[in-house]
Amino acid sequence: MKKVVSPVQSLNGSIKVPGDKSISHRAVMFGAIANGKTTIEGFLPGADCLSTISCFRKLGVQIERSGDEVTVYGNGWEGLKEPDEILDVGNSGTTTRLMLGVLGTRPFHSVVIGDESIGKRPMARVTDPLKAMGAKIDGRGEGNYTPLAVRGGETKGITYESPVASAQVKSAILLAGLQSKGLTSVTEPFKSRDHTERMLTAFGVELKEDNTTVSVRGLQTLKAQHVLVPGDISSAAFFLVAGAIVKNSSITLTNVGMNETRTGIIDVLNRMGAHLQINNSKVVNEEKIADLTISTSKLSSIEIGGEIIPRLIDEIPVIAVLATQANGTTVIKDAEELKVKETNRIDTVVSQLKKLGANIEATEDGMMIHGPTKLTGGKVSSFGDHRIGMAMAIAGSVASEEVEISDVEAIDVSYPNFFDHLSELI
Ligand SMILES: O=C(O)C1=C[C@@H](OP(=O)(O)O)[C@@H](O)[C@H](O)C1
Ligand SMILES: C=C(OP(=O)(O)O)C(=O)O
Repeated sequence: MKKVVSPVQSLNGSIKVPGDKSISHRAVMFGAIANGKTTIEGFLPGADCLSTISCFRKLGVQIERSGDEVTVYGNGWEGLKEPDEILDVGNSGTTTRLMLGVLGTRPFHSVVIGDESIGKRPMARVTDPLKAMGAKIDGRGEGNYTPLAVRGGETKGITYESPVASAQVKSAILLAGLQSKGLTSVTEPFKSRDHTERMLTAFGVELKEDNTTVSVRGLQTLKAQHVLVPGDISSAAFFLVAGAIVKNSSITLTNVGMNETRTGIIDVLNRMGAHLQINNSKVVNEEKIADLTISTSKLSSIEIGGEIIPRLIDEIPVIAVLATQANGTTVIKDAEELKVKETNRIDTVVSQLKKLGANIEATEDGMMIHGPTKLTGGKVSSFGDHRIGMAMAIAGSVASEEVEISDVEAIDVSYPNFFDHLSELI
């Protein structure tokens, strides 16, 4: 499907961004392995989280959904049954990796597949440590790519030093650790998002955190909970950038998750000189939330690298759009992980923004953007990557002419009503 985005005169109004994708996945999965009835409010009905629901239904868990309200009837770890069907994760890396952590300890056979993009994403980062714990996993490239066949079983704890700062790796190992004998601990180079740690604690699990190491003792059970999902800061990011770069604009985003492991985009906006206000801060369900108001800003370039990268990894496509409107050269480095997302996001961001006249170049571990540039119209593609599609739409709103974006249906993965929200602000 194609969509044409026309240049806009201003963007004004208030939006309640959809539920957090990371938290929605975890609420379903943890509810599925917990004992009792877990209720989820503010669930993200995006394609990725629906894949998680569908996989856990195939694993024998009763899950009911009505819009953004979900009820999961968990029967503990033993409630998971050998699936009759293949578990299809669609486009979702989070579903794949976290579910592998669960399947790795279950004494049955299952097969995990996904779409073409998932088939190219590295899974050895979780299958290797899970195999070291005792799970049997095979797949293309010695268990690196889907389709993956899993036979879980008796696993033992592991002390694992992850080469990447990845919440998916950390979460998969911790989930397997919960069902293994002994202690499991994961250390990562920088702290990645900690929703798993927070939500497991809320579900009654005891875990220990020390800097970038998290440890759990095995054979723990989870107690069903009520989960209130905050708005996704990664979705809010598109409108935060839009509000800062479109002239005569002021946008309020309500109920945005402000977990510090996710707020790299806020730090970037502040450092670049954006007019950003944070109001009504509170804590709900172990997670911080706030309302954000952003208005048209004069921006300066910055360097982005190191520990902040995992705190804004999914926002880099739209940060690149932001940087095209900032004065000077913005350097994004230490972001090799972008190469193994839904697309190689260094390539797709650079090639598509170049089509709109951006002065941008790829580097080994990121990109450099020279601004400010008046973006032009043109034809671009999402390449099936939701975040590329939305970043292009925001670029289109400050371009001098129409931008035609192909493959926009990919946006349903994380933000099904994205274009409705954009229209509401015009
Ligand atoms: O755990 C999660 O919910 C996620 C972790 C990140 O991936 P990595 O763990 O691969 O860094 C992020 O890019 C993804 O969108 C969601
Ligand atoms: C990388 C992403 O998600 P996942 O890894 O779950 O596919 C994303 O949402 O940008």
